[in-house]
Amino acid sequence: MRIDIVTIFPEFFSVLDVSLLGRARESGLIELAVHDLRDFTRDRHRTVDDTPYGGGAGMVMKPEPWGEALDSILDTESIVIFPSPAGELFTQATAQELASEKHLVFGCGRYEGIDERVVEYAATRARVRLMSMGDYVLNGGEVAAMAMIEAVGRLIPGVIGNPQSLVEESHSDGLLEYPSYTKPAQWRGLEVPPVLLSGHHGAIAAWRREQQLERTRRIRPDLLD
Ligand SMILES: CC(C)N1CCN(Cc2ccc(Cn3ccc4ccc(-c5n[nH]c(N)c5C#N)cc43)cc2)CC1
Repeated sequence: MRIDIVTIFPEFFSVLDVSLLGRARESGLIELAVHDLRDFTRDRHRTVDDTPYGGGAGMVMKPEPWGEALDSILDTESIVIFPSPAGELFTQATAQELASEKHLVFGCGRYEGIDERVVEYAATRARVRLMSMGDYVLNGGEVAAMAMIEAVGRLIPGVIGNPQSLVEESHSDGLLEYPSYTKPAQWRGLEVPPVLLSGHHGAIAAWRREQQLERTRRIRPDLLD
């Protein structure tokens, strides 16, 4: 998979050089490039924003640099993802979908957002999706893009050492995950549930499933609708 990111804060993504995704890049499983939107400006101040037509607070990102940047990146197999408060909710199912794509392009806006014509233009060149992390307000798209890249990247075969850990994780079966424990068996007066020490795999599996259901009912009943 190839991932391209367009942002005015390219240094934000330097963390992607380390950890799992860093190793996935070294092994060639993921090819990633970060592009500074200001490199696609034509004025000496490298301007990327201007006041909104129709008035209103804040600034809007100008379309010209975005058009130049996208023209240098897009191909027929690209899907462009614009993080946006107005986007569809990004979920584990979305991550699963995107993990099978060949080329993801993340357009990270700032200020009050990107001129809408950029989304319209991108849609003439590639598939486009606006994605939201949830009903709260961020200052830009970079945090959202980072979260999506991690959620998608870890699903690519070979990126996670033990693929079995992808099978049982939260939301993969629509439920929250069961609680986990490790040594020591007693810690500060707190015990590990005895069933987990029983070696009875059937009872352990049943207990874990019940824990998932109980947690989901209690914390995220919406997942059971
Ligand atoms: C009336 C008029 C002046 N108001 C103009 C601001 N509107 C909302 C507004 C508020 C802040 C931002 C800052 N921002 C810039 C790019 C950008 C990308 C993603 C997100 C983002 N926020 N929350 C998420 N889950 C996100 C995701 N994914 C936020 C972004 C962009 C847009 C509300 C209306």
